[in-house]
Amino acid sequence: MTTLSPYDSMSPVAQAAYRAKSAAADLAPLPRAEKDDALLAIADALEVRTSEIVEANAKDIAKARENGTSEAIVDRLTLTPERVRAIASDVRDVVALPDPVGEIVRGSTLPNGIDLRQVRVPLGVVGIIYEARPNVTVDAAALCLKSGNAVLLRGSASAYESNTALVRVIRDAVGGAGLPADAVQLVPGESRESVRELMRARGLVDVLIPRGGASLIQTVVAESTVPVIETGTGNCHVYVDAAADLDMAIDILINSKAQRPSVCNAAETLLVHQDIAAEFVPRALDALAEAGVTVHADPRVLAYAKDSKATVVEATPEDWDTEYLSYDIAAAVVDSLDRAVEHIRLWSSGHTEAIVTSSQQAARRFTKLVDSTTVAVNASTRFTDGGQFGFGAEIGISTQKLHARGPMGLPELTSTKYIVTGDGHIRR
Ligand SMILES: NC(=O)C1=CN([C@@H]2O[C@H](COP(=O)(O)OP(=O)(O)OC[C@H]3O[C@@H](n4cnc5c(N)ncnc54)[C@H](OP(=O)(O)O)[C@@H]3O)[C@@H](O)[C@H]2O)C=CC1
Ligand SMILES: N[C@@H](CCC(=O)OP(=O)(O)O)C(=O)O
Repeated sequence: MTTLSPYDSMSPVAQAAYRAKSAAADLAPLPRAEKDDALLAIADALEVRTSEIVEANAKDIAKARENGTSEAIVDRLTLTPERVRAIASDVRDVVALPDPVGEIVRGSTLPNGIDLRQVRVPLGVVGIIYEARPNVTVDAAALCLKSGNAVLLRGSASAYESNTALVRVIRDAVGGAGLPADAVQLVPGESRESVRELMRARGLVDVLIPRGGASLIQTVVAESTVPVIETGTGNCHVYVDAAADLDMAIDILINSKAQRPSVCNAAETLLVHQDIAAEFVPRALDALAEAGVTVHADPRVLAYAKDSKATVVEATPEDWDTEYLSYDIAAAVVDSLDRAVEHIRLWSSGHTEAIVTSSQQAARRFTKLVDSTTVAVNASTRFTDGGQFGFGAEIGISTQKLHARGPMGLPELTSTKYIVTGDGHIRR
């Protein structure tokens, strides 16, 4: 009589999770050097096999263009040899970072002589559902491997060819370095049924990280039986205070909005203190026009638009709530710093807000009152990024408060456990 193992009756996604769980158990005790060797092998393989990756990516791009995808999204999807080199370099940055596993977070000797240590351990199997941005495939794999986790990658169907090629290269390198290839797997299937399967894989997947728009996040938060770390949309603000250096404010505004408008840390709303509005708003409108940005203006900004070459349209209430991810920005004049904070508290998605000011008092008040993952003082919103923060990369930017907040790097991919060492101690 043949007996079926539970594995045989599992769905393909659950089978992948099952294999990942076994790979995670193998990865957890590995020393740093073995994980770093695998990461270096990945970086080298990405460079050696660039043409295979770029060719696969071209198929996704052709399909995206056929489907009428916007150029901003096509840009996010695009891999060039130069971008693949940059991705490989990001992997080497992760190699250079310390291994979080085994780090002693807390340690003491208790009055009874017991030695108590809290040490970092991998989470286990990490599932990530993410947008059509193939560099995330490599960032997530590198961060998970280095932190001793196995990863199940569910990228957008629109990046399927690119992700398939990237994961093939990564798995070959991981296997070649003597680590279990199943530590990195692309979730089988392009339909959203695979997302549902991941959400039901409680016990096999330790944590699910949805990285994308509001619909994805709401679906996963509402339906997942696997614990979730939410990332969030980026309705980010730049507030130009009464005490701002206006040249600096222009630079920060343009960089925050236009350096890469399709990413979540790009600015979507400009707020200007009324005391400098007459001088600043016309300059800001010109600079935004030069950068090709359309301004969705409140009546007070609109009043300065008459002689401007900027494209300015009247803002509707929806504009304050909109993450454009394009060359558009909402703009308003506010009476005070506190009104700016009120506006941000009402409309922000809690991702990143910036203040431009020369006043330490204003900077302190803004940083204290604004409740977002990142508050930038005299710096662009675009800095909210794992690479820019020195974390090597990020697996996502958590906009929730539990377990992790902000760009999630290596320590955020770990949990802890306590090691209790006695000398025959018993509890009385
Ligand atoms: N805070 C952060 O870390 C980040 C935030 N973002 C935010 O993500 C958004 C951009 O992402 P976008 O391109 O819109 O990506 P989407 O949210 O459309 O898609 C992301 C992934 O989720 C899947 N998906 C989307 N909706 C659902 C759903 N209802 N049920 C199941 N699966 C779903 C997609 O599958 P498929 O495409 O195959 O259908 C894809 O794999 C922006 O709002 C940006 O700010 C982006 C990256 C980082
Ligand atoms: N890592 C990003 C920020 C977060 C991100 O990935 O944003 P998105 O392009 O919306 O997926 C960056 O600034 O490059």
